[in-house]
Amino acid sequence: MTGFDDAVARIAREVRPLAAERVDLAEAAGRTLAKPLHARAAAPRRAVAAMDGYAIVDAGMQPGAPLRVIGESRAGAGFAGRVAPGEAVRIFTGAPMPDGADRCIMQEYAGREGDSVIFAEGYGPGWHVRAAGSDFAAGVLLLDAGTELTPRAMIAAAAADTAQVAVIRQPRVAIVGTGDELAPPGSALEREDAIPESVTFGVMAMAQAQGALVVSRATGVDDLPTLEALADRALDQADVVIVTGGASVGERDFAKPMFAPHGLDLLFAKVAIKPGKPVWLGRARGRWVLGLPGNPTSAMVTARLFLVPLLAQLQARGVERALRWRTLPLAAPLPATGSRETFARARWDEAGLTPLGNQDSGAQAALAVADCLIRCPPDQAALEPGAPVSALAF
Ligand SMILES: Nc1nc2c(c(=O)[nH]1)N[C@H]1C(S)=C(S)[C@@H](COP(=O)(O)OP(=O)(O)OC[C@H]3O[C@@H](n4cnc5c(N)ncnc54)[C@H](O)[C@@H]3O)O[C@H]1N2
Ligand code: MOO
Repeated sequence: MTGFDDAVARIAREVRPLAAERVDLAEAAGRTLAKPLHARAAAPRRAVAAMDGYAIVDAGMQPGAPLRVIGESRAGAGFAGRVAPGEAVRIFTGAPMPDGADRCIMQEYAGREGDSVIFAEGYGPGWHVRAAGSDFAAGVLLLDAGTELTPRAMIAAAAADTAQVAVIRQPRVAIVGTGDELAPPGSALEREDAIPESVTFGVMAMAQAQGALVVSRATGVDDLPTLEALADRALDQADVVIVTGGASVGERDFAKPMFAPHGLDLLFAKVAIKPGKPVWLGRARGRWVLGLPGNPTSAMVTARLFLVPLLAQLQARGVERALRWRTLPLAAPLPATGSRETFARARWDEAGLTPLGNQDSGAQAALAVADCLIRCPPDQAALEPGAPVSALAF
C-alpha cells in the first residue's frame, strides 16, 4: 500500500499543468496565472492627495495666515499650474498634487472665504500625500506565474493596467457515481433499498471550488458494459474523470475494470490512510482518472487529500498550496489512532480543534459541520486538550 506522502509526491511528480490561454480580465477570477504579471505603470502614477483639502507648500506655512486659492485639482482632472508659497489649490482625495505643492491639509482645518483660505492650528503632523510609486513602481512583478486570481489578486491585476491575462486552461472534470442503490435526490423513496445519491454533489462542489469546470455528472448501475460506456464518454469530455464507489474488493466493484478497455495505468491504488484506503489514481487515454471510495466521508476526505492537489497541479499552483498544514491545539480529547494514518474530522474555533463524535466513514451529517482534518500518525496514543496537532482546512 502507498503511504500518504508518497501518493502526494507522485501527483507532484507526474501531473503536468494544462496549457495556457488568454482571457479578458473580467473572466479571469479564480483562474491561475500562466505568466508573471508586471505593472505597466507605477501606482500612483504621480503624487496624489490622500484627503480632501488644500494642496500647499509646507515651507513657511503659518496657521492663521491667509493663502490665496488659485485653482482646483480633482481625481481625473489635475491643476495645470504651479503652487507657490502663500498659495493653495483646492484638492480632493486621489487628485494629482499640483507642481510645487508638497502637503495636503484636510478641509476640516480650513476656513474658506472667497479666494482666501486660513488654516487652524493642529493640521499636522500628517502630510496626506501618496508619493508616486508608493504602492508599486512601473515594471515590478505584481503577481507571479502560478498565482490564483483571488478577489484580492484581481485588484492588483487590474491595477497593473492589463486588459487580458494569460491563465491556465480550466481543468474539465467528469464525475461518474456507481452503485445499484443510488437514486437522484428527491426520488429515493420511490424504490425499496434505494438511497439518495449524495457523493457526486459534494465532489462536484469541491472541484468547482478549486477552479474546475464540471462538464458532466452521471450515475451508473453496477453493470460492467454500462460503466464501460460511461467511462468512454467521460474520457472523451474531460481532463479528469472521477469515479465514486466500487473501489473496494467486492465482485461488483467495477471502478477500475470500467477503465480497463481504455488502458488504465495506475499511479497508485490503495493508500495507507483512514478513511479512504481504497482511493486510487491512474491515467487512461491521456486523462487522469481518480477513484474515490463510495462511503461519503471517505469520498470527501480523499477528494480533499488527492483531488484538490491534482487540480492544483493541473493549474500550475503546486500541491504544497493545496495542502497547507497548520499546527493548532486540541480543544477536546482525540482518541488513539489505529495502524493506518488517520484524518479525523474536526471543527475549529477560538478554543482549538474539536474532533467530531461521529468518525464513521459513511457519515453524512457530521461532514456538514466538519471544517478541518486532523492528521494523526499511525499508532498515535490518545491526546489531551491543549496538545498541538497538524490540521488542514476541509
Ligand atoms: N471486505 C472488504 N470490504 C470493504 C473494504 C475492504 O478492504 N475489504 N474496504 C472498506 C472501505 S475502507 C471502504 S471506504 C468501502 C469502499 O467501498 P466502495 O468504494 O466499493 O463503495 P461502495 O461499496 O460502492 O459504497 C460504500 C458505501 O457508500 C455508499 N455510497 C456509494 N456511493 C454513494 C453515492 N454516490 N452517494 C451516497 N452514498 C454512496 C454505498 O451505498 C455504501 O453504503 O468499502 C469497505 N468494504
Ligand atoms: O476507508 Mo474506508 O473509508 O475506512 O471506510
